[in-house]
Amino acid sequence: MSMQNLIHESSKMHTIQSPNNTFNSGTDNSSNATSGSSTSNLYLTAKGEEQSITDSVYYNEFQRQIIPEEDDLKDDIIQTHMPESADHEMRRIRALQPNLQGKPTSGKYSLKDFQILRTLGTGSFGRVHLIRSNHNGRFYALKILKKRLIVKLKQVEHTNDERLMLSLVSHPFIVRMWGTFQDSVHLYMVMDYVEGGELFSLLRKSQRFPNPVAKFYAAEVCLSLEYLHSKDIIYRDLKPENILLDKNGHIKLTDFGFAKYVPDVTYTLCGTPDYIAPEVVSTKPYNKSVDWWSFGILIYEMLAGHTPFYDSNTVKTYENILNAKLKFPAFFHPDVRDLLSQLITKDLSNRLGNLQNGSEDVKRHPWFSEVIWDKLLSKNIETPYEPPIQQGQGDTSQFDRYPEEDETYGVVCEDPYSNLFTNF
Ligand SMILES: Nc1ncnc2c1ncn2[C@@H]1O[C@H](COP(=O)(O)OP(=O)(O)OP(=O)(O)O)[C@@H](O)[C@H]1O
Repeated sequence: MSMQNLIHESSKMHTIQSPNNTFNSGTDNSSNATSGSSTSNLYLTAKGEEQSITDSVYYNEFQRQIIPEEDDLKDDIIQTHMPESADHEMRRIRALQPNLQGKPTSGKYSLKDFQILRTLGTGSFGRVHLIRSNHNGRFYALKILKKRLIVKLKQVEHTNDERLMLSLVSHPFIVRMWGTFQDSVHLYMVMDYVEGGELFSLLRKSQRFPNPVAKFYAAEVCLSLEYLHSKDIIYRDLKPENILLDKNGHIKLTDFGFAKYVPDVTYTLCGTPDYIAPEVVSTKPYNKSVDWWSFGILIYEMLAGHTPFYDSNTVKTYENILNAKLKFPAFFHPDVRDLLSQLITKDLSNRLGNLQNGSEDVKRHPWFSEVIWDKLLSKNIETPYEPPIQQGQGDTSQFDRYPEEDETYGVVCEDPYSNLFTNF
């Protein structure tokens, strides 16, 4: 069976790091996605080139496993000791970077402000719903997380970081968070509704993207990484599942669950196995350069339809990341081979993006030669694919269907975790 088939036939998997640092995987068939519907033709007209991609390829959704790093807290102290609080973290960040001002996010909204509509996506700690504002009638996305699960899976600090990082960023290619709130059981994050669905779905429907199409998405991702790194934020979970498409087909990076303010180095293992850099696998100290490795894997996957080190066995994937030689399909252009060899390299002193000129080296690489970066940043360039949606209508046609949960939101009861998420 080809790797393509393996990817297409895999069922949905959720993996989280167990408390003793081993890698568990489980299969959850409850969230089976519906078959993909036909994709419109895909064009990149910026250079006058026109490319169409395979239409009407039916697929089973495959969600890769994620490996969250554990918070530095032991179970027995979690009830009594707060992790480094977001407040403290915010003060530390402001002291280091006075220009970085987080937007206040708490207390602005409550459940009464919205109608909760269908589920758009599910994650390890909850789900994301389409919602409609009772005030302006507009649609938003509401990420709802279960406090109990966050604590159980030792993700308290990450969750506070996610809120903090999203409150600090403002960029055309990054999802905007409007505010957060909480009740006794759940945390809520109000975000822009990004209507065009996941790049992941488009890629699986298309099998792979033509060179100019992959280049367009890669270039927008490159600008988002450049921005985050300029704020000393590492993203750490780059993959097509976390790249959404807006109504015009521009990207929006979402899911800041592993994003972290790291001015120097950090150590902990997290991410999605296929995308994790070797220095993370081998638990060495690492920095922003891990995002450039993942960036290389993303470009590879967009062009090939699969990642370079994939194996159904996660341990084997890690072995491949550490030891396997990077091989390219025959149809890869020499320029992209050259770029990927410089991104997907274990040698940190040679990894593009991690050198003296930072992201400039990536942007100046010949594979990106036709990209006019300023125009791209101002979205003054035609996108290769416009999602077929009715704008502003709460159209969810680009999202898979998920079984709705019988969960009650807004419950008032005793909250054993009230001291852990004070900034929500
Ligand atoms: N702003 C948004 N607009 C539209 N859909 C969204 C938005 N944010 C998230 N989604 C959908 O919900 C899915 C899950 O969101 P997200 O990845 O943030 O959750 P998560 O709990 O962190 O997931 P995971 O555990 O897989 O990391 C996304 O893949 C996407 O399909």
